[in-house]
Amino acid sequence: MSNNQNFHSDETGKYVVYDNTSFNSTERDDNAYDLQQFGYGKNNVKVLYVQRNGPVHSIRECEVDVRLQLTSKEDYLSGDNSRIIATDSQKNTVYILARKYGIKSPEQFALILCQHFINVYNHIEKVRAHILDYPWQRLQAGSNPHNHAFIMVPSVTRYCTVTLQRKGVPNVISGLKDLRVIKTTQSAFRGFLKDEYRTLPDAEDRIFSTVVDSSWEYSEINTVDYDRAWTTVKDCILEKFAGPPKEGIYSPSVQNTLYLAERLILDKLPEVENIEMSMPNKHYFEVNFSKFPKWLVGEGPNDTVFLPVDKPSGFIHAKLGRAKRNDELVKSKL
Ligand SMILES: O=c1[nH]c(=O)c2[nH]c(=O)[nH]c2[nH]1
Repeated sequence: MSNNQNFHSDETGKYVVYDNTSFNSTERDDNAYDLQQFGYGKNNVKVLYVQRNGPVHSIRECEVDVRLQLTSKEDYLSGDNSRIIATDSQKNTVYILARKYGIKSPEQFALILCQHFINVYNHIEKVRAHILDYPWQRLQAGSNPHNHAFIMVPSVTRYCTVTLQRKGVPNVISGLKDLRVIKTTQSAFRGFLKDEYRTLPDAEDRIFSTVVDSSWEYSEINTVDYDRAWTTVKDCILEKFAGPPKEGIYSPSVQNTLYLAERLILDKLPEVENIEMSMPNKHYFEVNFSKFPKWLVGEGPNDTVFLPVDKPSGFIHAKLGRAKRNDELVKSKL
């Protein structure tokens, strides 16, 4: 049966699924099983959008993952394909919507995609669009921004995930990952639990290096400047990690630095409801030169040569939300 027989387009442009009663499912005993999670889509749909304002061009290159969950499970249970929106069609949808609406930000484009699928197909229950943003930056020619040339600056990766359930409101999560940083002082770790398992000495002054992954959820999505919010989050993390350029900022532990960064972000961005962050502790240990003769290794200080030990690494994670105010608590108890 061809697609044309299964679907027709009504005057609003909506596609409606024909009833497919001829499909035989009597041989199955589906009651013995419970399909608990299902969904399908296209991953890594790469798209470059070029916006041309006369001679000044802007670009956005993205990788889009689309995931659909239909209202029925028949495609899985009986092999009835009549409702399947082919992953190839989903890929085409990404290109068509990029052409029609442009890609202003990953979040806005993900919202457009999700709304499109829910509006056009009555038999979709839930859509998720995950978008990775390529870190292109406008090339600077001396102090002049170039009209149409860009350079990739992959110091951090931006992503977002938008989920929309039929009859629901979109859930927008933005994120950054692969933000690798290191500092060579203003970090200590001392006073931690002492027992028979402990061998690590107190560190008064150590190297602190991590690869930050953070994602945050918006409580309000219509008036958000997503680009500004993303840059604010990145700047807050770097501010609490590095501090001012001359003196830096003291970190008593990764846990505390992570928490302070999350707090600053909630203070600066009222539209963010909660923020999650992980900071793996990438260890650098001093090389022990004590077994070598002095004439061989010299008299220099010991804290100049370190051994990077990427595995195992500590893993520090926390999610910070907003506490309910007293009056809200009273209201919720009534
Ligand atoms: O900042 C740290 N937090 C820890 O929990 C921990 N554990 C450890 O061995 N080193 C560190 N450093």
